[in-house]
Amino acid sequence: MAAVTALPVSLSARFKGSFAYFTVKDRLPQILTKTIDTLHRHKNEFFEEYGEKGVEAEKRAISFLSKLRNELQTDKPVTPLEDELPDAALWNQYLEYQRNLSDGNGEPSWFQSPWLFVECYMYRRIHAALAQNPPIGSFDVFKEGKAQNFFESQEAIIALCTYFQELLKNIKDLDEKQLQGELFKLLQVSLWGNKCDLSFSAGEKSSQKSSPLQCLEDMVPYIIVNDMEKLWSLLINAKKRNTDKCNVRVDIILDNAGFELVSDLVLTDFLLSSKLADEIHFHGKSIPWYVSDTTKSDFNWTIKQLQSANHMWMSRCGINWEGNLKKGVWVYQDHMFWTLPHIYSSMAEVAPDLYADLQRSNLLLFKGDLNYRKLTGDRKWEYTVPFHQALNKFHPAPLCSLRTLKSDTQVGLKPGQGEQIQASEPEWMVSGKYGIVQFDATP
Ligand SMILES: O=P(O)(O)OC[C@H]1O[C@](O)(CO)[C@@H](O)[C@@H]1O
Ligand SMILES: [Mn+2]
Repeated sequence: MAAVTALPVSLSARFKGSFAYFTVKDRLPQILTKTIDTLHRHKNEFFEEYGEKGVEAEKRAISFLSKLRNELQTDKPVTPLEDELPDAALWNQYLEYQRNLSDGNGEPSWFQSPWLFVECYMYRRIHAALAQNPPIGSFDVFKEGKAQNFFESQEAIIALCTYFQELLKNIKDLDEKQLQGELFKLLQVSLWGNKCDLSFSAGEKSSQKSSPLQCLEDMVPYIIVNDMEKLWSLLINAKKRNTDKCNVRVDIILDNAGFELVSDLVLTDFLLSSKLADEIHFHGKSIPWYVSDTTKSDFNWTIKQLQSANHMWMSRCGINWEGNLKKGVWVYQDHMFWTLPHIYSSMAEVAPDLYADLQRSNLLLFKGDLNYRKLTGDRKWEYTVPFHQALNKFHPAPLCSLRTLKSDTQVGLKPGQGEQIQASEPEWMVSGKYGIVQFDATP
């Protein structure tokens, strides 16, 4: 009989001094404070739009959020959700599961429970604070920050759109080697685009300032797992096998809006334009999430912004992308599973419809740190554990994580590799300076 190896422990704020500890202690309360400030700042707007009712709703939302911040800072038990939103029952079941896991070690709480669970729970409660308070129920408290990130990255976006439109002019004449070179470049832009998230900096500015294509070469040594060649083989082989009947479908599980989203859109447009793929499915969040994550409204807003930009190549990108959506070769999807606290190894059970849908894809690209944490279960893995093992049977289709390291979990390194970086750079796992393109195709 094969030996059953126990899974390593979950990252948690109960490990004093860990990144999870600092996040729960400092960054999450900061995010809540900012959220409250944002609501305060919009008070007049709510009044103008909805009169006294708007102001009352704003007050109720603020008091709900202040209570939440207090619960967090005093390590109170995590309480069941009291709203009637469609995912509430699943959340409360998951809380029950955490209760059973804590084995009489007390109720699940902010500083004792798994970090991933309490962090997701905070964003879900932020959502409830608004959703339960019409008429401001659909106000996205993170919208401004996402838009600001987009505007501050304007120059980088122009540089990227211009590069890409020039590339499109002669894409048909590129040989395989050149096509591979361009794919690698755009994969790296999308990888480093993941530096630009806002939950990491507790909502502080984090945009792409310099040209995203210029320093790629210098950054190669910071890609500590680099499976780009494997991605290329998968795509080029699929293209060669491709017949009219069988489309190549690539799915991208999006992360942050702003520059990162634009870099993902360029990458996926390249896959279509080079005929490496015939159909792209985008997966976004159905509620505002982790400050900067992309919702449907962010996705559409971004394409509209590009379209109406006062720059020829930017607007060309926007126009083409709207066309892709209309033609149905780009499909935007969301599913509540992406904003549940569950790790991906439980997707088949919790969201069998989503799992079955992903099984129809030829390649899944998972963007960003949070997706990596959910792929690998957010555990204290040994660095050398194979990626496949950490995925713990999550395998709907060949998949690849494009992520800059912003939390202290990493698998699939060579023996000694992690220790060596650690010796010279103690912050390597959480600084966003290192990245991975980590692939797994084993069923
Ligand atoms: O946008 P990303 O890359 O998923 O990063 C989210 C960030 O939020 C965190 O969850 C921290 O709270 C980290 O994992 C990461 O730094
Ligand atoms: Mn994010």
